[in-house]
Amino acid sequence: MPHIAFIGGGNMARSLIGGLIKTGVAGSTISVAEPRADARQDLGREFGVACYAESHLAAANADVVVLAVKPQIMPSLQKEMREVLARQHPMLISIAAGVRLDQLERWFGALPIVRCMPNTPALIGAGATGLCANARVSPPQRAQAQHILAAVGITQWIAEERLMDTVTAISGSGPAYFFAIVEALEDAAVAQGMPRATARALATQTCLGAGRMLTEDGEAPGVLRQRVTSPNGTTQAALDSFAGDDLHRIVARAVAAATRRGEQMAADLDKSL
Ligand SMILES: NC(=O)C1=CN([C@@H]2O[C@H](COP(=O)(O)OP(=O)(O)OC[C@H]3O[C@@H](n4cnc5c(N)ncnc54)[C@H](OP(=O)(O)O)[C@@H]3O)[C@@H](O)[C@H]2O)C=CC1
Ligand SMILES: O=C(O)[C@@H]1CCC=N1
Repeated sequence: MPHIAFIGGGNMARSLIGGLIKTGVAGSTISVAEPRADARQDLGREFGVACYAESHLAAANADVVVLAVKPQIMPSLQKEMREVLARQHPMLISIAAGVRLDQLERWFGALPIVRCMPNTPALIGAGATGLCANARVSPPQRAQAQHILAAVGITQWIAEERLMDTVTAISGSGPAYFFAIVEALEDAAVAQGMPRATARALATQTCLGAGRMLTEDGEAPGVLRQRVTSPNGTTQAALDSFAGDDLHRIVARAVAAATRRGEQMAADLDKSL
């Protein structure tokens, strides 16, 4: 069993650890570095993992080190981690938005590194992760990285690293877009006089139903959309309204903004050093 160390025990680390434990990985093969004592206690109690206040202690025996801290924290880890990483030579897996493979190599050394982008539905095993590896990652290590992320959902390898910022803009941030649409549907129904609880139940279940049809039916979204759309019916009226407001352009602009923000976060890290 490979030993996996998580640096940062926040939301995303917790969901990955939970997913791994559910797939049968023993808690004794996982260690976590987390500054907050209450979070360390919770993680230890819930998953039986060893928790440390210092990153180098968590990584001491690790074959795989998952960097699960905020992007802005990442460079500050190098001082504490460099020595243990040089000794252990683990595979690094970074889940930080924006942070590029060349930056990770600069901070942490010439290691096998996988940059990936999961999303919060990982918490319920319904995540979507894009992964991208540097040339030092061997085929067994690629499989190992994929296995870790597949514990919480689907995985897709991304050949061109620049597209990792697109992954972030589509699936990393994407859950928030669907939550925003449900909020908007709810508000629209309330504005027409529907009780909020009813509106939320209807909008939420519709989101779930549409998502399940997308994943289980195997049809393209356009085909599923057409099946709802009776000629000259209610759906057509709503879709015409969306088209009038140029929904595709609105979505493309939002995705471009998120992509640019990922690139900018990495550029800011370059400047801060
Ligand atoms: N949230 C999301 O939807 C997604 C997030 N990501 C990426 O995942 C990463 C983590 O995000 P998320 O889990 O949401 O963030 P959290 O803030 O929940 O988790 C980060 C954790 O790291 C801890 N931490 C801070 N400094 C250190 C340190 N020096 N050593 C060890 N741990 C430290 C923080 O402690 P403290 O709170 O005390 O500072 C916190 O518990 C980010 O890089 C983000 O870009 C990727 C995909 C989706
Ligand atoms: O908003 C963010 O920056 C992070 C990355 C993807 C989801 N949340």
